[in-house]
Formats: sequence, structure tokens, C-alpha cells
Amino acid sequence: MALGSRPLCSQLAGLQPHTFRNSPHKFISSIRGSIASEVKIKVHNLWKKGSNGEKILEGISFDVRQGGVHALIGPSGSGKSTVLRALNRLWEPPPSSIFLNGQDVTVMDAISLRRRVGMLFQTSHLFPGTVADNVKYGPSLIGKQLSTNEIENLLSLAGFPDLDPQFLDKSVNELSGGEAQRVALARALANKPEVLLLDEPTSSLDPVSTRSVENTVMQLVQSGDLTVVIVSHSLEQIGRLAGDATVLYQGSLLETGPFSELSKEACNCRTHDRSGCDGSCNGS
Ligand SMILES: Nc1ncnc2c1ncn2[C@@H]1O[C@H](COP(=O)(O)OP(=O)(O)OP(=O)(O)O)[C@@H](O)[C@H]1O
Repeated sequence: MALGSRPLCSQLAGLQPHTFRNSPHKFISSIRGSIASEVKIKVHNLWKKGSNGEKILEGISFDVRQGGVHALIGPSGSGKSTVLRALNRLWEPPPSSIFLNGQDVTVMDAISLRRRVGMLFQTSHLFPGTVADNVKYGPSLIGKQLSTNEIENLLSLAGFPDLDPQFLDKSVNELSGGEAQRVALARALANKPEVLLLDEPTSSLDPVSTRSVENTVMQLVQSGDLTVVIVSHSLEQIGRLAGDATVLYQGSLLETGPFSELSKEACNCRTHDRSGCDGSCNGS
């Protein structure tokens, strides 16, 4: 759909790259610049209908480039989480609509796919038990027992740099929201995923914990082959993290491309009230 003038989303959010100079996020502009053009995930003409035949997704197509952060933006109910969950088959997409490294995900073993394409939800969903129990769970399913050192390294990677060794034996019931989310991140990373899907990963966290999770995600993207797809209602957060973005509205794709080049109209469509969307979506 053609949209009008194209002021930068990053200008709207007041988030030019120089904003991050001398900040923990100063490396972000270099990550954006280094994003390879290789396609990690291809979404091709993705459809979904509800049980009553109502349209949920209508022919969504976009590419997620390897080694970057790709944001899914849109108002509540636009289909962001539905698209995200198709990427690792938490719902079963139609054949030939999602490709990972060029391979149709619907022909892959679903469990193996979910090890390669991990997910972090809005709330941490930790299992009852200790921090260590949770971090070592994924590898144990394929017969790999993580050492204490490996668990500590994963927790360090997930944003616990000065870890008290006793933290591993702490019950997850005793963790703060921010701690629990970072333990969930360590648990996801224990599977060595190629792609991490983040569904509103910091919406229940305070600003300090939010920045900690964001820093961890960006360092992982910067340091390796990890590709991230994130759903967030925060344009500011997307401005801090994402190189590319796809904008959805009522199950349809509005725009996809570099975040900094999205139109003002598309950016407005992120809001819950949809008021910014109506003009452009109605073609007026
Ligand atoms: N299995 C399903 N059956 C029927 N409707 C569904 C199903 N899954 C999702 N929906 C509907 O599809 C639409 C998109 O939902 P989705 O959760 O993907 O939106 P979203 O953009 O992530 O919203 P939010 O920002 O509020 O989380 C909603 O109207 C939702 O009620």
C-alpha cells in the first residue's frame, strides 16, 4: 500500500544514532551498518483464518535478514504475535509460507526447529525449581548436561555479569520480574538458537531491567550469528534495537524495510488506538 511522505521513524522517536554515543547502546549504529543482506527467514504470502473463517493474516510477505534485529510493529490485534508464532510453528503455518535458511519450516521436525528458533515471551514462564534447573533444561532434553561453569556463562551472557554462585540454587519463585526474564533468556540461549523471537520481552520490566535485556540482546546480535525478531509496542525500544521493521494493520502488511525509512503513517500505526492509522489505511 502506498503511503505518503516518509519522515524517518527515528526522527519521530528522537532516536538518531548520535543519541547513543557514549551510551550503552553506542554500538547499535555499527550493527545496523553491518547487517548482511542474506535472508535468514523468508515469510511468503502467509495467510491465517480464524475458526469462523475470519481473516487473521492476509498474504503477509517479508524477509528477515541474517544477523540483525527485525521488528514487527502494528496496533493491538494487527497480527504481530500470530506472525511471530508462525516462525517456529507455535501455530502451524501453511506449507511454503515460512522458510528458514531457504528451507520450508513445515517439513522440519518441530522440536528441532524450536531449538534453532527460540522464543522469549512477555512473561518468563519459568518451570518450578531453581535457576540452574531452568537453564540446563533444554540441553538435557538432548542428553547434554551443562556444567556449573556453562550455566554461569549463560547467565552472564543473559545479563548477570557479577554472578553470585549461590544464585544458581535460588528458587525461581524468589526472582524479581527482571531477573526472571533474564533467566528465561539464559534458558533460551542454552539451546544455542540461530534466531530468537521476542514477544514484548520487556513490557513487564522496569527501565533498568529493560535496558539490561536490550543490551544483552544487542551484544548477542553483535557478537555472533544470532538473528532477532521482536514484537514491541515501544517505538523507542524498536528505535534502539531494530535495523528493519514490518508494519502490520488488521492482518495486512503496510510496509516493510529499514526502520529508519518507514513512513510517518506506518509508524503511527503502532499505537493501540489506531487513530494514526485510519487516514492512511483508508487511503485518505
Ligand atoms: N486462533 C485464533 N482464532 C481466532 N482468532 C485469533 C486466533 N489467533 C489470533 N486471533 C485473532 O487475530 C488477531 C491478531 O492477534 P495477535 O495476537 O496476533 O495480534 P497482536 O498484533 O499481536 O496484538 P497485541 O499487540 O494486542 O498482542 C486478533 O484479533 C486475535 O484475536
